[in-house]
Amino acid sequence: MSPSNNTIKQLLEKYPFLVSFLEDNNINFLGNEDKTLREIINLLDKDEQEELAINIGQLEENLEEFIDQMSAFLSDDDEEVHSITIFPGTDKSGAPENYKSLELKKGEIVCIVGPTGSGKSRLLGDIEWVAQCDTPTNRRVLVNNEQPDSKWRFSISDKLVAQLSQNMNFVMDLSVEEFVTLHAESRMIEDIEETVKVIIENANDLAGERFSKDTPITSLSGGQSRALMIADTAHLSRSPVILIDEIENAGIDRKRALDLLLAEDKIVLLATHDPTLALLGNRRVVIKNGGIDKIIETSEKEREILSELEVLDKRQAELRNALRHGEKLR
Ligand SMILES: Nc1ncnc2c1ncn2[C@@H]1O[C@H](COP(=O)(O)OP(=O)(O)OP(=O)(O)O)[C@@H](O)[C@H]1O
Repeated sequence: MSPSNNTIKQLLEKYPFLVSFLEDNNINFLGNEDKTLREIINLLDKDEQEELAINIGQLEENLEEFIDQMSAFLSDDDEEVHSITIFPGTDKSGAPENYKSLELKKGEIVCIVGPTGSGKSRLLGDIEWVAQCDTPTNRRVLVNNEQPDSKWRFSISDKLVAQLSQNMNFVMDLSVEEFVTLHAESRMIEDIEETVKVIIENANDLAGERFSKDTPITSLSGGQSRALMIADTAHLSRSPVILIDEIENAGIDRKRALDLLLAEDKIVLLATHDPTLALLGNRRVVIKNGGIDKIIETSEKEREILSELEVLDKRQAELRNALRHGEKLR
């Protein structure tokens, strides 16, 4: 019996050391090493063997096949998420929600608006948990129009949603370059050096004041940290959905930050009450009493208002910059 993809997935998730072990011993995932899996396992230390022993019985002896399946699992070609669809549940009073379905597509920004406590985080939580009528809202979420794979719930490495929160604090004693490299390595991407360079460049484009690759991450300002995390998320996160809490004006170029995420074909969900951001998307979801109350398409009139707001925003940014640089305003 050959190991099913599921067995391999479970093994990889449960025993990440197996991945590093194969790598450390130069056993290429695509290679054709002539060792059986059992021979490889015999090279592991006793504790690791014991841990793995329970599952060995389920595995095929042939390493090549194991490696092939592992590499298929690790390549995310077949993992691509094109859409997330949310089906209605109930609001806080138990009444049915007032929409048919909400489909979010790759490369799209959707804003979420609603008063405090109305249920914005709950909606995002439902997406993150890929709710199957088993959350307080009774909503159901499909991925690519299908019943989602349970890996979205249980996998540590494949999360459906990556969150960029308002507060960013680093506690590690690393330089910017070391930090991003560490993250890139953990993602097992190919061109680590180039990717790290691009991330640091992109982060500098977003942040007002430049920082270098040697800057310790603990000395980055709030805006610089956020810029670094946005660039890092755009390039390294495998999560197809990016969720952003209001991007405040802490010295970062908000429009460029969104463009960067959209260029990487993410679905961006943005909780904001800032009209310049809320009108950027084609749609906005209005939450009331725990339910989706309305899904509003951005109208032509609103787009005109957005253009006016962008002019004001630009003017405000110029004035802010002038103040920052100690100039007098005219
Ligand atoms: N449809 C629902 N049915 C039952 N409970 C709900 C529903 N929607 C939200 N809730 C509950 O209401 C509470 C407030 O919701 P939530 O935290 O999502 O609000 P919010 O809009 O994110 O608030 P804030 O803007 O303050 O962060 C939570 O305990 C949440 O679980």
